[in-house]
Amino acid sequence: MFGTRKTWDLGHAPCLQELWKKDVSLDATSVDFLMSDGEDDASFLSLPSSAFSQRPSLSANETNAPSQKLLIQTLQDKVCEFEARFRSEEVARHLLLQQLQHGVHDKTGVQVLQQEQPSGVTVFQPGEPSHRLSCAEEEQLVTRLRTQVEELEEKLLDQTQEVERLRSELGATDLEKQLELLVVENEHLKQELKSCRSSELQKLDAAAETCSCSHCPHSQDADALRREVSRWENQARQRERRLAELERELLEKSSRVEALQRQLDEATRQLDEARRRQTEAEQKLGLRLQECEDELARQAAQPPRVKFVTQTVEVESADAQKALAEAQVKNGALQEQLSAQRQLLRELETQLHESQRTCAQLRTQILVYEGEMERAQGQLEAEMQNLEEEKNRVIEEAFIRAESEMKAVHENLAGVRMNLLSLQPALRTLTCDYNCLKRQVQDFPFMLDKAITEAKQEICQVIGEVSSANQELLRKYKREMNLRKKCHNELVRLKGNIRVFCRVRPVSQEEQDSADAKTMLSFDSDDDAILYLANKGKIMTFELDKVFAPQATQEEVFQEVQSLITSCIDGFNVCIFAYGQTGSGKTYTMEGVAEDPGINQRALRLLFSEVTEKAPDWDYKISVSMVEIYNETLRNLLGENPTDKLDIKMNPDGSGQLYVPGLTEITVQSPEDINRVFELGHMNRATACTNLNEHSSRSHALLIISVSGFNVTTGNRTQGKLNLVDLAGSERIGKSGAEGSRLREAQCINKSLSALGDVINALRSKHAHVPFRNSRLTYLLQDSLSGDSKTLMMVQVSPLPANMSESVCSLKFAQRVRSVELSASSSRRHENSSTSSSPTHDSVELDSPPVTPVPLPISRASSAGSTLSSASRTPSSSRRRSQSQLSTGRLKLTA
Ligand SMILES: Nc1ncnc2c1ncn2[C@@H]1O[C@H](COP(=O)(O)OP(=O)(O)OP(=O)(O)O)[C@@H](O)[C@H]1O
Repeated sequence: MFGTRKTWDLGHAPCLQELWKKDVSLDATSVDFLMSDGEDDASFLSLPSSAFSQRPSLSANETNAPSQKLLIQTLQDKVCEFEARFRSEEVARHLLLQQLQHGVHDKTGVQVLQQEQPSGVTVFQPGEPSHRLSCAEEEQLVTRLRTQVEELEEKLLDQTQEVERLRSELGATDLEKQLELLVVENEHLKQELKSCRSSELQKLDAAAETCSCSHCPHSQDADALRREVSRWENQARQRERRLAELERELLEKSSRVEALQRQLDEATRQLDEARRRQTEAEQKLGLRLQECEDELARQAAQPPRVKFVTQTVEVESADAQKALAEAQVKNGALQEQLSAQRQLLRELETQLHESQRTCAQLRTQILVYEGEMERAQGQLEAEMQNLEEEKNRVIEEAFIRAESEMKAVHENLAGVRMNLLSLQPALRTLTCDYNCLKRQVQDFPFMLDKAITEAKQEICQVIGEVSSANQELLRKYKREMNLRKKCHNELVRLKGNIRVFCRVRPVSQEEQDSADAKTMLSFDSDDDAILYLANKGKIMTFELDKVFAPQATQEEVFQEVQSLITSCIDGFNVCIFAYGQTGSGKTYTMEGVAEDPGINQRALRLLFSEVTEKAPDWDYKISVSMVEIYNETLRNLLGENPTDKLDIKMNPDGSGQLYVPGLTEITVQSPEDINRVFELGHMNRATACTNLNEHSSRSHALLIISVSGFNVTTGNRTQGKLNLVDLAGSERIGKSGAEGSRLREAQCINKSLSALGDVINALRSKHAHVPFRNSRLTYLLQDSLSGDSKTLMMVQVSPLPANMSESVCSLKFAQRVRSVELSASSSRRHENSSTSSSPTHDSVELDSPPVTPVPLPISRASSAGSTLSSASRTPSSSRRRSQSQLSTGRLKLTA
């Protein structure tokens, strides 16, 4: 870790080395006091080996500071201990000297002279007063030693100050100076960047204010530039953060370098101190050794003197001998002391060797430390160099980027300025337009109110004009309608109120297969009212109002009769008869089949359609009754009991109208109601007879439709009636040969058809009396046959040669009926209808919608598939058989 650190500038390194040299070359006198006590030198030098051996190298571990502190603490403790011992030894020595002085003065009077050694250490010289140490000398010696100690302390203080001074000098290294310069430079760059950014923002804001119009086409460019500037700002902030991180890292590294520097200084100082103390200890030990050797030499030279004194004393007196003995004892003590001194000397020598060895180790260690310091210094230098290069590179890159970004921003700003300059005229124009529009908007409510008022007036005026025009149009329309109706009435009067159509049924498949399938009828291709009939070698020509060929469809037939049907809405009474022999197709034409309905269903649907169209002005009610006339008996097919007989009576209100008490009238309002009514009628008709087909051929089926209307605008009312009659077969009863009930049926049929012919003949001849009461049929249809009523006789003809005589009879009847003219006016007609005539089949209304075929639930047409030639299976054949048996003669229809 330490090896990776950059070293700092080692300009101060020579100073340190010089300092060390100074410390090492301390004055030798400064350590004299340390050498004054040889016993403690060893202990002083016996520093704990752990203080050195456990001291790690700087490069190996940065935690050497505690070891150095421990070393310093140990050294300080040793110094204190040494001083304490020094003082105690000094006191002990002083006491010993005092004892010696007292002993010499009291017993022998021999003064032990104190000799001052060159080194300042006093030694005893027995027998020589000059060698004895005086108190003054001792005090002088102590004073001198103290002075030396003080001088040493002063020197130590000076050295400490010198070290502090050098350290302060080292504090301002080139690295730190460069760091400071970098920091200053960074601050300068930051301020420049900040000022540039603020100026750009001010310019952009000014540009934005200048181009504040939201509709300005260059506002988008300005926004884009703002976004670009914000992006550059973000990048600049990121680079600032990066620069701050680098600075922080640099500061951390600098602080670590400072810490290392302090550690190095501390280690250097401790090393110097240790070295200095080592040197002092060595010097002291050397001096001590020298003194000990000198003293030993002196003491070795003393015995002869003692012997001489002893001999002298022995001679002189016994006391002297005693003194001599004492001296000898003292001499022994001195000998012991000498041996002890010698022992001490040896120990000192041993300590000296040990100290020298320790000194050598310390020197070696110092050299190692120096090497480590140099290496660490080199590493620090390299690291600092790298850091500096990296910093310069980063700064340079940041500067280049900032320059390029600033350049781009300037270019964008120039573009924005150009845009702003070009936008100025547009902005002025927009401002003018805006002001103009603003004025218009302010004036708009007033203009709007005025326009609304004018529009209302115009609308009222137009509505009035349209209303008056509508009134005029309505008046003209009514006038035209009245004129049209008058024309139609005139036309109907000219053509007659009775129309006669003829429909020839087709030959069935079975009839075609038979031998007499040859048709005897032919048609005029140029005139649809002409029918040719080949009978007994002669061609008979019949002229009717309309002839339907076998291929005519139900729809085509209905198209011809629908105008007659709709006239009942206007208040006319209409009768449509299906006349013809059995099997000629009467039921097919009137009721039809389920998949192709006849006139009955189509008429009701047409009436629904018509009244629906007139619904806004007219309120219509359509009611239906179904009646059967069998053997001159009237039966209600929609009643609860169809076998009940009905009667025809005069209305008690005095109006002269006929009515049928108990006749069921069902109001229908939809095609679904029509289906239900027909279903009910057919069901009742079927339950009243054992053979429906046969029964239907012998009875008249009447569908009576009453249409009453009310004009909600004018209050006018209309009442019309549509009678759709499927007559019984018109065969000649004489030919049928019927008996019993069949004969009675034939007679009734003959009677009713004959009565119908008589009524029509009387109407045509304008007789005063019209025999309506001769049959139930004519009596029931009295209202619908008299007056301005309209009658259509659909004569059904079979094309087969076997039915040719019946066909001739039917066609002759039709041709006579066609010439009947009904009377003109009717007192029953309402006000509007009194001046108009109903449309006929010639005045077909083109806008009348076709009637949608609705299948019949139960229909006589279900027997349509039966063949007329199969006498044993069909009622027609049975009728023909009965006809052949009857000899009452042919049914006379005298028109
Ligand atoms: N125009 C037509 N097209 C196809 N088939 C027809 C046509 N007219 C009549 N028929 C068929 O002829 C047969 C006899 O017709 P229909 O029963 O209607 O005669 P009709 O005169 O009513 O007889 P009846 O007097 O016995 O009731 C039926 O099977 C019917 O389907």
